[in-house]
Amino acid sequence: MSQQTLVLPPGLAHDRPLVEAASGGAENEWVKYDKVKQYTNAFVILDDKKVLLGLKKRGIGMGLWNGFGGKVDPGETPEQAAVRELQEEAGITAPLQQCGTLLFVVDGVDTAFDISVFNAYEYTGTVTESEEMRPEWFSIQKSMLPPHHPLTTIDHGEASETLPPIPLQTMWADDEFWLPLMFARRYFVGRADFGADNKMRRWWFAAEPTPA
Ligand SMILES: CNc1ncnc2c1ncn2[C@@H]1O[C@H](COP(=O)(O)OP(=O)(O)OP(=O)(O)O)[C@@H](O)[C@H]1O
Repeated sequence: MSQQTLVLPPGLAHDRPLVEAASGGAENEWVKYDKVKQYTNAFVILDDKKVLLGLKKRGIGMGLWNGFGGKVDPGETPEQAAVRELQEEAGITAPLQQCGTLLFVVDGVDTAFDISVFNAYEYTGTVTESEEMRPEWFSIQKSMLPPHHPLTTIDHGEASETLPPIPLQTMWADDEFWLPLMFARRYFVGRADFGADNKMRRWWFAAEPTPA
């Protein structure tokens, strides 16, 4: 896992050192794509202990828990879009900062998803359900990374007795690989390719070795 020799998947770029965190499906070629569409995904995390997720009520990812986000509109920066989507979907305002970049490619779909992931450690306003999302707090509990993993440095404290654990079974399959990197406060990059059956065929995730 030398930092110098890391080869990023096609479509990913990063100009600071990275430590590979997870990869798989190397027997499959990276899927080719023609166009890229920009999306945002935003998370509010309090005390490194709880995270606000939303149950998507319609459209892409319906029935799955996720951060709040959507398409970057023409003339908007990803940050402006992330702030707008968090307000629209969860009713709150937060000082969002980009904490990662993800690329998703679906076999047979010519437009790839370029997702700028944002987070904030505070917010203002009242968390409110919207037509698109049902927001709920979840407990981060202990690190989702293996105990002696070099990126495991944040103490998430005792499990909350009142909040449910992060519902990985009802989230996108790629989330288990990059959510722990975000909770460890490491800037992350990654790519996941999905087959037409929506199963992950190839994936690669890495994070910066030092906390942001
Ligand atoms: C493949 N693995 C994935 N893992 C995690 N998150 C994923 C994802 N693939 C898409 N996403 C997110 O799904 C939302 C779609 O956004 P989407 O609802 O289509 O956008 P928008 O709100 O602009 O649409 P409408 O208002 O419904 O038209 C957006 O947050 C985007 O980041």
